[in-house]
Amino acid sequence: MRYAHTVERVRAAEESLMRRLPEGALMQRAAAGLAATCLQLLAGGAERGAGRRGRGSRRVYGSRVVLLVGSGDNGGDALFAGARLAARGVRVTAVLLAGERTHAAGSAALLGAGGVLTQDQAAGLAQLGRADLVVDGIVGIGGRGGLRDSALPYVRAAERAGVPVVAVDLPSGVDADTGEVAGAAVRATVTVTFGTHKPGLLVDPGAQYAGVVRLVEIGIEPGPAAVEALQHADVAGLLPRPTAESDKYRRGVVGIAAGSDRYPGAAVLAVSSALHGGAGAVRYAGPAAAEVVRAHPEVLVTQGGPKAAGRVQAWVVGPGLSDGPEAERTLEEALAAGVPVLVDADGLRLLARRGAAPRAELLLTPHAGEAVALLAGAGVEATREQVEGARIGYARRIAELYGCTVLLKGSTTVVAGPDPAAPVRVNPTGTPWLATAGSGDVLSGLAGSLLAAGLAPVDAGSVAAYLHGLAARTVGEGPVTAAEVAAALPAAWRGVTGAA
Ligand SMILES: NC(=O)C1=CN([C@@H]2O[C@H](COP(=O)(O)OP(=O)(O)OC[C@H]3O[C@@H](n4cnc5c(N)ncnc54)[C@H](OP(=O)(O)O)[C@@H]3O)[C@@H](O)[C@H]2O)[C@@H](O)CC1
Ligand SMILES: Nc1ncnc2c1ncn2[C@@H]1O[C@H](COP(=O)(O)OP(=O)(O)O)[C@@H](O)[C@H]1O
Ligand SMILES: [K+]
Repeated sequence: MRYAHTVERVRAAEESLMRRLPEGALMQRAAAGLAATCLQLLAGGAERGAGRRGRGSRRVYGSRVVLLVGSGDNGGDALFAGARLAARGVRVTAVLLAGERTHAAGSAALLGAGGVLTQDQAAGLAQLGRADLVVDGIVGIGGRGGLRDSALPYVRAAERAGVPVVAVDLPSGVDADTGEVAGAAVRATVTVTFGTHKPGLLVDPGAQYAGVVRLVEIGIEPGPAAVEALQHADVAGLLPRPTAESDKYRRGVVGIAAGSDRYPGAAVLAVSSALHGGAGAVRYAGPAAAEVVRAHPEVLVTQGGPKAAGRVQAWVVGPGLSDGPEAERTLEEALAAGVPVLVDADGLRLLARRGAAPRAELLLTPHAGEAVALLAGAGVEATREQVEGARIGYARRIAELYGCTVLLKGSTTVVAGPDPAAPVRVNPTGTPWLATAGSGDVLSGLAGSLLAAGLAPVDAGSVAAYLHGLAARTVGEGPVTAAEVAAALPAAWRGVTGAA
């Protein structure tokens, strides 16, 4: 598991550790890690530079690095790292954005190592035009709001230079706790973050600005995480594995109530993905029964609603369900079954119309537009853009309002459970190629299968999102169809369990 902690926790852990260490020790640890990444990039990147010391050293010596330095310790880190680079023969110029308020010891260290400080805008911009690498030490976890106007000309010049940008702790302008970007932010090639990940580095839009994130351990122990991201080993540990005693019922039977005369395809996709998602059997209830059996003869079908379908361990209700009394009845019957229920797509709009009532057994899987409808159903106004800009907060909010688990889809999928003290899971495997019609139906079928196999809603949702992203990548870097993603799920599954 990868963990991310709030600024509040990082600060508390830093204070507690600093009391036990000599002054400046933590900053030196941070600066050493930061300088190591800069040297690696100057030497030709992690892959190309490794093992070719001679050539790498020549590229480092005499190369030009510009530090963008703000008023706080984030700038201090940049200055101390700059001093380390200067000691290796790098020509380092620090552009001071905050004049006299710059970290004094850091400035002295850089000057002592042969670096240059400037407060002159024209000189700073000229240096950026010649730089081989730029370090963003404008602001770190002390930042509030987006980048200030005074920093913009430098950030734009760094972008124009087209050289690697290394963000110190997090890209300036990204909110550390939420990933929100109010206005402009630095676009980093690599972010070197200290002590723990920050939530804003793992969730869009912030994650899009962070580039590759490297964690430098500095010894802090920040306690409970605010955000966590599954890795292969975690997923392998959560995936159900049949044993000698298993039969199809014990492995879990998932019911799919999806599709309509208008949208039979959603039913076929959700069923296909449920079949590939590890359930012992799949039951289908709805008007697309004929299409479903034609595509998947192993499915038990009924033309009626969930009540007519027989026993299942979890229901998936909503994809392609359409609107109207029949759809409403379908949702009612699934909710009345007394088993975990995943509600998606049209089911979410129907649920929102009923208003929010706490139901711990629900897993809701909205995209931003459906999230807006759910919020409205609970009397909260928000726009799609607001939801997309502050994904963690809105997923938590809906989970709290509906007293259940919420998987908010999109560029970063996040899963929040009903317990506000528990960490939110963010999915690290997503790919924008998944933004294709029907891909959400595939996610629902898979998550439903996992629910039926007995996974808790937060695990079912986050494991499904993980495999869904991997499956799309397994198909290849390029366009994928939803049906291809469903078909690639077993390969993604094997990739995870085989690697663990
Ligand atoms: N915690 C740890 O374990 C360790 C932390 N370390 C490092 O310390 C960093 C945190 O340092 P920090 O506390 O000095 O805050 P920091 O981010 O430099 O900003 C401070 C000043 O910026 C200003 N400012 C605010 N918003 C702004 C904006 N949008 N745009 C521009 N300026 C803005 C604001 O001043 P203002 O101008 O508002 O008076 C504020 O006072 C952390 O990220 C890490 O790099 C490591 O050294 C080792 C271990
Ligand atoms: N930009 C993106 N990056 C990564 N994944 C995305 C992106 N946009 C959408 N997705 C994923 O694609 C799927 C789309 O689901 P959904 O919006 O329900 O589409 P549909 O209704 O067509 O099935 C979700 O899993 C979502 O997380
Ligand atoms: K920064």
